[in-house]
Amino acid sequence: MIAIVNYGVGNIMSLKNFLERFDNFVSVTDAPETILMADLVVLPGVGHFGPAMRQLNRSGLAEALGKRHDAGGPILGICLGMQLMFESSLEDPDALGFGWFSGHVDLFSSELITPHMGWNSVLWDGVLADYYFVHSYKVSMDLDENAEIGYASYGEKFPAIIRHKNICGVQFHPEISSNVGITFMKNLMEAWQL
Ligand SMILES: NC(=O)CC[C@H](N)C(=O)O
Repeated sequence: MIAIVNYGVGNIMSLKNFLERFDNFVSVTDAPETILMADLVVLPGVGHFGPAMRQLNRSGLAEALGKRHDAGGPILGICLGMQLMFESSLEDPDALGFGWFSGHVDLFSSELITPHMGWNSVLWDGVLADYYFVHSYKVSMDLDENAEIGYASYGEKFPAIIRHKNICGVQFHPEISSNVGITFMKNLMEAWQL
């Protein structure tokens, strides 16, 4: 069973349709017990850091996600979901993220317009492929992170995929990245033996 965390953000129905390619039972849930027992938990994107973290904390979902992380349960964060895996974000400096990866979420420093919206290339699993992005903030990591990182470039290089054991964050939207998104998700499920 795949659980999509329902925390008041996200393009949840399109994500559910996408994930149903990989598992017959995809639950959109705000139940902490479901977060703990799912085979895979997905933190969806499309939202803002502060309100998302406040809702996760209010609902008890942040605590359940922390327990799942500590127990090594697979978690995929998409766009905002990836950003929440870090310590904080300029989008709401008063909010604390999960801190599962060392680093912060910042604005792009280049003069390019934001949001960064459209197809962009990422080298991952030895393959250079185009994924679809829609975001104005990007993660800045402490490079001592012993994680696998795939970078994209938009005026500057930034982490587009980060994976360490059973925690993976993607800045793009696999659910709207056509066949490349499907292949990415298929490979991740295989790597996690789901
Ligand atoms: N699509 C999203 O989840 C956007 C996340 C965040 N608000 C950003 O602009 O980077």
